[in-house]
Amino acid sequence: MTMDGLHTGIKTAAVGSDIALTDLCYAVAGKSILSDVSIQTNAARVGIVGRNGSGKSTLARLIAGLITPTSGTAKVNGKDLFKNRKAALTEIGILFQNPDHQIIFPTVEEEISFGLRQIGQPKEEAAAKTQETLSSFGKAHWAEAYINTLSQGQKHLVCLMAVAAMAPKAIILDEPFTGLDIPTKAQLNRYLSQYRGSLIHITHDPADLTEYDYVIWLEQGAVQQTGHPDDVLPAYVARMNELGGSDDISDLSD
Ligand SMILES: Nc1ncnc2c1ncn2[C@@H]1O[C@H](COP(=O)(O)OP(=O)(O)OP(=O)(O)O)[C@@H](O)[C@H]1O
Repeated sequence: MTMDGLHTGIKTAAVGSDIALTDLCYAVAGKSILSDVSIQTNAARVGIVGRNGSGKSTLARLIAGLITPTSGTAKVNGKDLFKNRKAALTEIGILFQNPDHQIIFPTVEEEISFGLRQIGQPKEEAAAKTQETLSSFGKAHWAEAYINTLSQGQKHLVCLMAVAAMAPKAIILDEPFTGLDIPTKAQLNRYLSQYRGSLIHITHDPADLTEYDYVIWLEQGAVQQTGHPDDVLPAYVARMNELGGSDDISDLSD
């Protein structure tokens, strides 16, 4: 067992964060991007599905407190993370689609240590925690590796280790597996499935969410359906297949 919320082998029950979104609206320059989103869940595994541009990333950024709603409220474990950035660091970590947009340091150990320094760990403690995290993933030999020598899948794992080291109560995954080959995706999924905090996973692939507890389906900035994957995913897939037979890709927005 390790201290960073991930452990090898046996799965234990994950603890969900309490996510409370009330009448959430978000607009940019008068254009509505999300409207009247109200969701309450403490599920440990939350999926978010929806078409391109339906507002999934915006919803994730609102939950993480990276942006603030135009109206309504977004709270995680009772906290407004936009107003409380210090709490946000320990409440939620994010893995983005492109690790190159996330990684800032040249080596693996520097990248992992940085997040730990951000949450206030002294240099030596952060260095020790970095080594411990690398070892818990079986990657102690990666410490001094230069990020620019790593594959895309390996860079994703660096981001995951950096987030896991900080042991946030929840991790938001914003389509982190796009462009990865099947074994790499399966290996990253295996690490993630062992995370003992919440996962909030944005994906276009319903197969990613079959083991999840709760799914949010967004359509044009509004909630289309929420609930158990067994109920939401078949309806979502049926609708996506229906739309696949149409030609709305031709439509241009105003
Ligand atoms: N800061 C912004 N300024 C202008 N438009 C924005 C801004 N942020 C988001 N949008 C628009 O809001 C809509 C929803 O974007 P968002 O990235 O949340 O969708 P998404 O469901 O994550 O899409 P995708 O699956 O393609 O990643 C899009 O039309 C996007 O162009």
